[in-house]
Amino acid sequence: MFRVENVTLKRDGDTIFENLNLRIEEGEKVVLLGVNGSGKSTLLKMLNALVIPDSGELLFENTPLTKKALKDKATNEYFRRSVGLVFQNIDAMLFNPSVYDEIAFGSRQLGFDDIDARVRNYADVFGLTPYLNSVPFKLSGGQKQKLALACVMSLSPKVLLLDEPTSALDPASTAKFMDMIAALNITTVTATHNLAIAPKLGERVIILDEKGKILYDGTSENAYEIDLLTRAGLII
Ligand SMILES: Nc1ncnc2c1ncn2[C@@H]1O[C@H](COP(=O)(O)OP(=O)(O)OP(=O)(O)O)[C@@H](O)[C@H]1O
Repeated sequence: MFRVENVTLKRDGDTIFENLNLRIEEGEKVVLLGVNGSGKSTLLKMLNALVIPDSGELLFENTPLTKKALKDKATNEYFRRSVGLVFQNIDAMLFNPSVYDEIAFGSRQLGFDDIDARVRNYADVFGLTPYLNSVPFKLSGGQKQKLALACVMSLSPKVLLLDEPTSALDPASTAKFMDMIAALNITTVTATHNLAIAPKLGERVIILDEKGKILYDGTSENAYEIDLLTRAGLII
């Protein structure tokens, strides 16, 4: 589904990734771990084609995600419809006058014909029905996170890229969200620091070291060993 081939990415003169190689197959549930600054958010943004590599190749379903390819309307629309990213900084995602409009925004952009049903369904799933007429920026941190998830999930993407999706959720909402992810029959890549929930978010674990190199890529079974997590700087 995704192929990252020999990708090098620099930002402001700093090398974030050097010769990064990675494949993500359809249906995989991937957990992305790494200390602050290891490159998790940047990798998710790259998979969402918001950040384009300086060199190497990034492909989605065999289509190279280059600026040129994404200028093609059909390619861009197909990609945007297929891949959804929930940002770590939720406020950057919310700009509509009401919760209803916020959830409806993407569906309107993509020209879906069942917009109202999508909005009401996902508002219900995330407990946002009472707030449909509220202004998004007045919601609590956790409610904003639920709204961001509702916005992206209402587009029925093939791939969900999630950056710390439960950081503001209360324990019950976190548990409900994890069950939802587990039940979804789509590809997910979830970046988290939360080692308590990580094992439930995916069978495949990728751990980045502090320099953005892949320290571990394998099954969940062997990912949470103390020695490995210590080397990754995730525990002391
Ligand atoms: N817009 C940007 N311009 C320049 N450098 C950036 C930018 N965004 C991130 N970086 C740098 O890229 C590196 C990786 O950052 P990134 O946010 O991807 O890490 P992260 O693993 O998601 O961290 P955290 O766990 O704190 O969210 C850091 O060194 C950061 O300073």
